[in-house]
Amino acid sequence: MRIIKSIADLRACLAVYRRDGRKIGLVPTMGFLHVGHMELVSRAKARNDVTVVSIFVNPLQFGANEDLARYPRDLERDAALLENAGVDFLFAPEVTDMYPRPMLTVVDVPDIGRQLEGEVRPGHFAGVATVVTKLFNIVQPHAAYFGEKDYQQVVLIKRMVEDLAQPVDVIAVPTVREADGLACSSRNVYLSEKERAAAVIVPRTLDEAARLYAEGCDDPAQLEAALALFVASEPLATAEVVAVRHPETLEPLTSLQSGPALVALFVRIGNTRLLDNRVIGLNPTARSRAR
Ligand SMILES: Nc1ncnc2c1ncn2[C@@H]1O[C@H](COP(=O)(O)OP(=O)(O)OP(=O)(O)O)[C@@H](O)[C@H]1O
Ligand SMILES: CC(C)(CO)[C@@H](O)C(=O)[O-]
Ligand code: BAL
Repeated sequence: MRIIKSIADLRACLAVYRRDGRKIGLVPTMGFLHVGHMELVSRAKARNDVTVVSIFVNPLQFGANEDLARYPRDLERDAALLENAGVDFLFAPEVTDMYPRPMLTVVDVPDIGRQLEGEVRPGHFAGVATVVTKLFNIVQPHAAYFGEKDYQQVVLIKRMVEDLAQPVDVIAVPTVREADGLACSSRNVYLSEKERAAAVIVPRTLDEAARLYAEGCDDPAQLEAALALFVASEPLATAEVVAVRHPETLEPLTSLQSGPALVALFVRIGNTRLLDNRVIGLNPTARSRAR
């Protein structure tokens, strides 16, 4: 595996493969890798001739009072994991390599990026769309792999790629979880032992959503209220977003009878924000039998 910091070097390396008609897969990350990231890597490896993983903690997507400075980093360990997994290129630029001058150009998908997590993190998704576009321009991958844990991010990137005719297949990969159901996440490392135990409220709330739906709950507002109460049953948890939305447009729903619905959660445990989601209503027949 080659570790590359400069945009020009990476372009020069990849040009050879592109000329030979090889398929290039990209896995964009912020590093401090866990099994969720490695699942994206193995999907990329299975479907492409060359795999590029990027590790870049992108300042553009962090608000002024967020955790940019203390975001966990361990490039040496990450590089060893990726080398072991058979990755071809690790692109790990410095901020000055990615942004040698202040960025005057912004890519934004406001109708998708200003709701849900975007309400709690203003500007976050413009930072994501901008850096992902820049990574796509640098790597020019045939396919790029993103986790469904960040469901809104996947919806936004798919729409950006469609709107701007970016020639990349966006592949969504199901969420990888710990044994108790908590979604693997780099930020889990912030949790104290007590907070880690409390964090199980997040996947349990998604189970509760599925249960209430199966029992016949048809009203999205009622479901949101019940789930917010469920989160509040854990004293260390504060629900910042509990939303039931259309799984493709993220628009609010008036009924759960019209098709599948996304349940999106953004929950704070102490000072740590955890994100999770589930699409419910994929099997409405089972539900009508239960009613
Ligand atoms: N548990 C997971 N299962 C599948 N994909 C994941 C998982 N966690 C993260 N990813 C995906 O890995 C990619 C890189 O994510 P990132 O480096 O931000 O990791 P993260 O664990 O989501 O970090 P954070 O804790 O900061 O949210 C994203 O596409 C993200 O959706
Ligand atoms: C896609 C991404 C690498 C862009 O910085 C980031 O938002 C992430 O890790 O999900
Ligand atoms: N996984 C999303 C990146 C972020 O929280 O900034």
